[in-house]
Amino acid sequence: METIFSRNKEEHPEPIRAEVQGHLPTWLQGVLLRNGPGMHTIGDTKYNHWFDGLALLHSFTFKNGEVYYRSKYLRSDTYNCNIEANRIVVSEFGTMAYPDPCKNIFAKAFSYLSHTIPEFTDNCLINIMKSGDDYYATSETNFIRKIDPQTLETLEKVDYSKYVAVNLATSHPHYDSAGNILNMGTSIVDKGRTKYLLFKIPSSVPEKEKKKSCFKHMEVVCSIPSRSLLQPSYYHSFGITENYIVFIEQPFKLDIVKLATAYIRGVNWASCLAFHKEDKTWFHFVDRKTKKEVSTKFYTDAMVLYHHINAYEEDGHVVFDIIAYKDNSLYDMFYLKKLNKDFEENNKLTSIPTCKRFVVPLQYDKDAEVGSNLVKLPTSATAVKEKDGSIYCQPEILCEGIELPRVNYDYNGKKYKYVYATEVQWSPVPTKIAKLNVQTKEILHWGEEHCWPSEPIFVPSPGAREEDEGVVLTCVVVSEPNKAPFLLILDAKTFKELGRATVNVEMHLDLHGVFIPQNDLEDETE
Ligand SMILES: CC1=C(/C=C/C(C)=C/C=C/C(C)=C/C=C/C=C(C)/C=C/C=C(C)/C=C/C2=C(C)CCCC2(C)C)C(C)(C)CCC1
Ligand SMILES: [Fe+2]
Repeated sequence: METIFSRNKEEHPEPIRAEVQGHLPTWLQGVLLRNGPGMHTIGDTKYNHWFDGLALLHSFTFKNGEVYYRSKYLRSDTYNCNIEANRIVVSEFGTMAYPDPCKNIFAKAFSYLSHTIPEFTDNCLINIMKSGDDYYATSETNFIRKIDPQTLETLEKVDYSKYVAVNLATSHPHYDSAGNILNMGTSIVDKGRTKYLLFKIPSSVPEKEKKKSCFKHMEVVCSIPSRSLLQPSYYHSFGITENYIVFIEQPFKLDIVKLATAYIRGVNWASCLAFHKEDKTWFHFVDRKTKKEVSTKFYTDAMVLYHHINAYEEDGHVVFDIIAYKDNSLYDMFYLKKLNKDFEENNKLTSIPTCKRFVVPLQYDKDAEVGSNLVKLPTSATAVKEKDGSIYCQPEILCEGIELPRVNYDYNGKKYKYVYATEVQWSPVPTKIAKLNVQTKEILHWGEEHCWPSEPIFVPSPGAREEDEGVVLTCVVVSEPNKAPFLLILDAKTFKELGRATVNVEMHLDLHGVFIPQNDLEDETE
């Protein structure tokens, strides 16, 4: 049986006026733009994994008290090739396609090591990135696709690897105060080395080079060598503070030899990713000014993480919050064969997402005794000096059962209080959204029966003085047949409903998105 996850969704490219109930703040003007998989069956072929589905963009436009919905499939080369062939012809992470008439996939699988044919999928289904006045749909390959945030039209394809030597890049970049993008990517066996690169995409180009794109000015800020040439870690995001980049090298690793032979062995790329529970998780801190890595070795036990929440510095420590797991059951849970009609009972995580705070003393007393805890902040997180000079860190648990975290981005890299996230227990069903105060551990919730809310996005009100002054937006898919989905608008402070905008369409479950204030859209049309 087709479930909410696997049913193909129709696109609605023309704006549909939503039915608004309640009172939306008059200042809330702009577009909420989100991305996620919308099509999992093409002709007689089916993707194996939910994260493989073709990218479906959707948006809610707030204009003078009214709300308009639209959705449109990203017209990636992957989409076009698949639709034309009426079957899946381009491989995704969880689905290997045979053969690929768009490109000889044999050549692909073998030559990515030498960067000659990096033609991987451009089905950018995970997130939306802002670059200057432009917006891009992103995934984790070297390709991103420019989109029009108002019409959802697909524009040009950008290949990161033309500008910096990366094979993979995260879909969770950071932005500095000038709007420049900071992102990380992995460079696999390039000139005999495998490394993690931090790269910068400037938000604008010098006046005399106006015709050139920002990507031509992309630069590598620094690199962190991978502990292993043929087994780099997988990572989905990273953290930044005012002075440091926080990168976690987890024992959830890609096996390059297995990847290179996956096609001939008839397996998907995901099977080349493995969790090594006997290994350690290494923390890396790179000074943003000197571009040098802090030389002390900091580590914790084996874990799997996808999302960093936030990070900041306090009294010589770096504090960072993440959502971590004890194993890699999250990826496995989203195989479509497991998302069948009984999935709520039969498809369980074996490790619950846990919000953990690590407190790492970058400036500590070098004469401290072996075995002593070097953390000087009031927290139960510890960092213990070992005989060999390395430091073993253990976290403070902030809460359990939240994922898809977001913060007020004005507080990114700074000491902060609030995380907004979806609540999940052991199954792939988001039952509620939550606002967690990381300082007091108090939680506010919003939930309604049969409602599956998406990643909540915080939008500050104009001139906001407090961290939680604004609204929280979440798309709510209703699991009961014949009930329409809606966009929910909550007061961020109280977590009480301000209003909802209902649209009578079948909405897809999505992953991530952005809110674009009206002013930024106007800049664009100028
Ligand atoms: C280029 C290249 C390649 C390829 C790659 C690819 C193709 C990738 C893709 C990737 C991807 C594509 C990824 C994705 C990811 C995602 C994620 C990581 C997500 C997460 C999520 C979550 C966390 C969830 C949540 C939720 C929901 C959504 C609902 C329900 C509830 C919950 C909350 C659970 C290879 C390696 C071969 C080699 C080298 C080069
Ligand atoms: Fe993500």
